[in-house]
Amino acid sequence: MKQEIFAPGLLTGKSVLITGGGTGIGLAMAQLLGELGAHVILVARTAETLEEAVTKLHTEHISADCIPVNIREEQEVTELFDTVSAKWGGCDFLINNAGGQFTAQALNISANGFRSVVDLNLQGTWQMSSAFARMLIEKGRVGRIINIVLCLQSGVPGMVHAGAARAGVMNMTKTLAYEWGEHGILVNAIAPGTIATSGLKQYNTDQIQKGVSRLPVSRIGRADEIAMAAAYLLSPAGSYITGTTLEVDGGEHLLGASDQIKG
Ligand SMILES: CCC/C=C/C(=O)SCCNC(=O)CCNC(=O)[C@H](O)C(C)(C)COP(=O)([O-])OP(=O)([O-])OC[C@H]1O[C@@H](n2cnc3c(N)ncnc32)[C@H](O)[C@@H]1OP(=O)([O-])[O-]
Ligand SMILES: NC(=O)C1=CN([C@@H]2O[C@H](COP(=O)(O)OP(=O)(O)OC[C@H]3O[C@@H](n4cnc5c(N)ncnc54)[C@H](OP(=O)(O)O)[C@@H]3O)[C@@H](O)[C@H]2O)C=CC1
Repeated sequence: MKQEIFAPGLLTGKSVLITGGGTGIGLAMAQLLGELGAHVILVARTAETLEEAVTKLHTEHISADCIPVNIREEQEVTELFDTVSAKWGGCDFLINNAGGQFTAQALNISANGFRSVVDLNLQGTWQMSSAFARMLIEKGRVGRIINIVLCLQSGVPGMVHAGAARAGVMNMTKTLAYEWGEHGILVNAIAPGTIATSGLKQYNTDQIQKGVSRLPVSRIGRADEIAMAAAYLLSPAGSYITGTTLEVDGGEHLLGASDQIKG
């Protein structure tokens, strides 16, 4: 039997735009927030995946739509918010979940390789956040942003580009929380540990298992565990929280760099 953690209808009347919403953690968030009554708008590059996700959500009686967008393209991001404004009058919440990287030792990463990861994880998150905040302020509406980052306290061997980009997002989370507080916009981040999604397929399974066995909570995380953290931050329970990064990682942030994946 499915366990009910949050009050039914908790997010009724709210709408949430989720980047990378057609797969993995993004889809799990869409599912939970949608079940709680929110209208979910899924954004990613691959239209087919998005449409499949929306169809699945509709069968679960969740109000869902999708718009294909590459968050690395500023013009596409501007047009996205024009569409969201025109079709739905705006939205209340933004979850910057789209992101990722390839693993490689730092010496094997070219300038363009580094740039592509920073472009996705940092520049893309900035472009989405900026356009969302401008939309809210123009409409005189309040809202909340959640940035999905990465567990990086001890450095991220094999992912120097992603570690640097996500550290940038974590600092940006604090600055934007500070600057946009006066507009009623709360900005927080969630740092997932190792979470079982199809996104993990590109990583070495033995290394993942080894890393997971060293965790204080020695198992891999589930996408719905990240979704529950997001629901908490977007619910009335999160009304006085801004500028923080919530680690949902089984204690991974307590480990040293030598315990992590090396690429
Ligand atoms: C425990 C794990 C925790 C985290 C889990 C997750 O995040 S799960 C989520 C997982 N989900 C995701 O990660 C999904 C999102 N990820 C992505 O969309 C892509 O991985 C991307 C944005 C990083 C690159 O996209 P793009 O289309 O811009 O890429 P492009 O092909 O145009 O290449 C650009 C440059 O990168 C270079 N290069 C590429 N591979 C390697 C390599 N292995 N080695 C060295 N270099 C490499 C390539 O050579 C080129 O440089 P060059 O030759 O011109 O100097
Ligand atoms: N799984 C894990 O262990 C961890 C994951 N994370 C982060 O959580 C987030 C979700 O990861 P997860 O669900 O596991 O993996 P996925 O690979 O399923 O998620 C990545 C999503 O981002 C979308 N995306 C990628 N590039 C772009 C782009 N340029 N514009 C718009 N959308 C884009 C992808 O869709 P499409 O390709 O169609 O554009 C995809 O839906 C990522 O940011 C990831 O780095 C962080 C720590 C650990």
